[in-house]
Amino acid sequence: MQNPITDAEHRPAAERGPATGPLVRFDRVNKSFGDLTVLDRLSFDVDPGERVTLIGPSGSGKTTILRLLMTLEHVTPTKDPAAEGGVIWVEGKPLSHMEKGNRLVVANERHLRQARKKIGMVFQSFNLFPNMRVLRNVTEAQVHTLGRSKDEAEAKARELLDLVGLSAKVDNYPSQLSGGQQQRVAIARALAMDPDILLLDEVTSALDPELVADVLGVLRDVADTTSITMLIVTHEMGFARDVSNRVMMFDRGVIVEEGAPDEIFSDPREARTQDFLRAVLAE
Ligand SMILES: Nc1ncnc2c1ncn2[C@@H]1O[C@H](COP(=O)(O)OP(=O)(O)OP(=O)(O)O)[C@@H](O)[C@H]1O
Repeated sequence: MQNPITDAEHRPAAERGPATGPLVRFDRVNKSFGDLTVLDRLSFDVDPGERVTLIGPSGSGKTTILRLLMTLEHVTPTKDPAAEGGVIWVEGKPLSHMEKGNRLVVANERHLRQARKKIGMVFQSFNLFPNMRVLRNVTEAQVHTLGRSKDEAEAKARELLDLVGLSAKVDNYPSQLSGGQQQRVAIARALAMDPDILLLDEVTSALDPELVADVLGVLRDVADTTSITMLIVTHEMGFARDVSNRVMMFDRGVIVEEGAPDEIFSDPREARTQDFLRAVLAE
């Protein structure tokens, strides 16, 4: 495997990156909003097929990590012109690079579109198109973004709506569905794009408690029956324990500790993790 960090010395940033290797690499990434430092030289890799859960107190930067991957946000250049890194890689390609004089250059729109196509995201708020029936909510982006035929997109949508238990609702509008059903449509919509990576951001936190289990059940099925890579932000620790193979505990934009779910949930080493888990479990 090429080493993107040492390669950085020798080749233009846009050409750097491992040909094979991690699906996602955060290499010493900074993110600030004004004076607020949200991510502080953050580095981690996610390999293909991994299920990684991000936990940590409110404001620790978890959603920001997902939004950076979706290119809804961009990294913040470091103030030190000699500092290296500060780059997010998706499948070995950087989403941005630094030019001399500390100027951040975001990858061109075609490249970002390619990167976004590899990633599906399900949000806390379901974000369905209210004026489209369920079936069309799941076919629309397949046709417009992936260029699939209407028939092909519909076949895929029906298959996925069946998987999430909503075959009977294809002709309904989102407003005619419960929150849990809407979220299951959103999951089907994300999967319809055949993403390599699925980002889940507190997908059950807007739901009434009795609807949470259905949505988590669907996601458990997805985890069991596919090899899709997942980055999960959740307060549902039972779900995190069952589904993920790595848990990263964040606080103030750095990883406090990480490990297998059993290690982190049963035997956390760091006081900040212990305090966080105690608080979440008491909720
Ligand atoms: N667009 C923005 N402008 C200004 N500040 C922002 C913006 N987005 C996020 N922040 C701030 O960045 C910090 C990290 O936010 P983020 O949503 O990543 O945290 P989080 O760990 O996901 O928290 P939570 O568990 O509450 O969702 C917070 O203090 C938040 O207020």
